[in-house]
Amino acid sequence: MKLFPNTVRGVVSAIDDIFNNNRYADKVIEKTFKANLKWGARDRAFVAESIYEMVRWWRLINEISPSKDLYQLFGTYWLLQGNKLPEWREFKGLHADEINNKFRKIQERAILQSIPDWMDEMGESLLREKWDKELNTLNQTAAVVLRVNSLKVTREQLMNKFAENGIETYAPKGYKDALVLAKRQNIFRTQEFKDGLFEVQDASSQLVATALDVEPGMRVIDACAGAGGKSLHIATLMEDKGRVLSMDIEDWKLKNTKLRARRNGISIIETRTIEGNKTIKRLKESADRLLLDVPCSGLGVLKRNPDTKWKLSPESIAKVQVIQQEILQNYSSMVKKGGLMVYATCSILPTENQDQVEKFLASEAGQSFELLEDQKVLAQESGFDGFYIAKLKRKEG
Ligand SMILES: C[S@@+](CC[C@H](N)C(=O)[O-])C[C@H]1O[C@@H](n2cnc3c(N)ncnc32)[C@H](O)[C@@H]1O
Repeated sequence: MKLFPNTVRGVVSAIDDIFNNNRYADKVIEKTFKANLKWGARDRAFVAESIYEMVRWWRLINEISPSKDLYQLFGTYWLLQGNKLPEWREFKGLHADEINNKFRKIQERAILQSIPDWMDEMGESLLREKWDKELNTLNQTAAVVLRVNSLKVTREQLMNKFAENGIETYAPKGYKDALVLAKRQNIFRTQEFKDGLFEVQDASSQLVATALDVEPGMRVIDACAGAGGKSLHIATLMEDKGRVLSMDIEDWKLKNTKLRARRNGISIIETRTIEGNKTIKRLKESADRLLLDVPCSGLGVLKRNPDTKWKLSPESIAKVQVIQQEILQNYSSMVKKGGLMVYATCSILPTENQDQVEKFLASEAGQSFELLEDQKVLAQESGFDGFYIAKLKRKEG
């Protein structure tokens, strides 16, 4: 593949922004595209993929590159992918055989898999024999998965519409409404997206709303709704009948939920910003179903967000665990007696998952709950993101 100076410059300055200004990769990519409106689909694909892959392999690339110059780091990445470099002054001193020799000599897993040492140690101690393969899987590129909006279209109809426009998809087994793109491409520009026929949502994430066992007419609370991915799915499963209350502490995220609901043809979603415990107390025993899709480390979705590797720390994980338990303790009061509560994370760490549920069940607030079942979804087993989903019932008495 031929390299072009303007797109390589785009990649290099984005990497600078991500690592030196501590920005999120997806936001930087968005900004880079806006600043380069003349780029075609292939240019954009090259830039986005190179940025994500350089972020994913950042530690490994830095270990092998002869210098910390950003062009040299790009060149090292490019050679490691098995490509050839053009004779540009910026790539002087980079030779494929030397780079590959250095790569072959590396033995340490944390460097080879390009993660911080503390993360490798934590993963090994918590996931034991499953860690090695999980880490390997989490370093692969994520598939683009869609959730078909069954309020507007069937999976087969959407597949056919896409096929007519040359977009090939397949339906993964075991996920009723999921479609996977055969080739990564920007589908946000399609008419089907504008018409609200689908949302982009990983297949594992689609298991969360399903676990709530909702029915039309119910009152459901999604207490950490964010931009509403799961709320939309819940409302769809309820056939847009009943009520979904989408809450979050971040008002701006809920605004996004409203926009998406409109596009999806959903009318039953109401949003409410959480302003301390009084918001929660007012909703005591009001929900047939409660979703706690809590903030987490995001270690199950490293494929999608490789920059998480460099933004997390043991301290930030410990902090988020405190919030998770607080949410369980305080928010569980919103479920009616006999109702269901789902606790979910996009993490693979037991400390954020089953340990939190156990701790809750052993506490006073947890006495009125029982665990019905939980799913520990590992990326290596599912082929999609890593997730945890626990289904709890509030006892009748
Ligand atoms: C995993 S994300 C939710 C993703 C969302 N459910 C979706 O499907 O798109 C967790 C959310 O919890 C919110 N959050 C953090 N602390 C919270 C708290 N104490 N109460 C409620 N929401 C909180 C964050 O703002 C974030 O939007």
